[in-house]
Amino acid sequence: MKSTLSRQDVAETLKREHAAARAMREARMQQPRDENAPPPQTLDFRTSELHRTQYLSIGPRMGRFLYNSARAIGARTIVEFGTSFGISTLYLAAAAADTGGRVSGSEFHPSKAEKARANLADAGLSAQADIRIGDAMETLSTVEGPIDLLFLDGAKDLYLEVLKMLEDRLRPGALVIADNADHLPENEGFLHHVGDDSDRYVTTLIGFHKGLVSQSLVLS
Ligand SMILES: C[S@@+](CC[C@H](N)C(=O)[O-])C[C@H]1O[C@@H](n2cnc3c(N)ncnc32)[C@H](O)[C@@H]1O
Repeated sequence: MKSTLSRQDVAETLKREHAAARAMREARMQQPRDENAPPPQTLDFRTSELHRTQYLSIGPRMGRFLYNSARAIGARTIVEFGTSFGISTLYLAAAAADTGGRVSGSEFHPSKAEKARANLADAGLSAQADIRIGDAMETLSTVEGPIDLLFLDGAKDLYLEVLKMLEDRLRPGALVIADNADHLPENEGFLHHVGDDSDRYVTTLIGFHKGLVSQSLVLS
């Protein structure tokens, strides 16, 4: 059986969106740097221009890592914190198409969520994803378990809160994957919660060229 990732509508949408994300990032890099500007990960996702307008998306390698992770565990209930224009959602929804599952995505900015929905439609994956608009702490609170895979890619200071909100709905054997783990404090917060002292998670950090990704296996 071929992967849904190789379907023409999915492959073309991903190619187009990765190219658009790359062009936007390159244009941003051309801008003169303000040495006094706060680091992007500290900006407020509700009010910053960066969060409202930019892709800030994963790359193709990370996308395939998400797809493979979801497929490997037969993930049917997939939850995404931080959808943006939906590039990561496309990979997760492609996996859901192959497992008979569904993705609940979340995006604060309505214009981004609309574009994510349009991208899913272009890829023929609308039936595999529902994008909830608003603060994920509210919109994801009603997701029904058991959850098989939780992908964290929204505001970094909310990773732990989102995990705690959904923790009791994660099934044993579920995966929690967090992007930009190198932007998180090492011995506190989210990484401490899923780290070596935890009886509930086994966590590893994986290097991608953009930085570190954390992957936690849920034991119980
Ligand atoms: C790094 S981008 C996500 C990129 C996306 N996962 C991808 O790979 O295409 C983070 C996004 O999360 C959204 N976000 C951050 N905190 C949020 C929250 N509490 N609720 C909903 N969306 C949030 C931001 O508006 C931003 O669009």
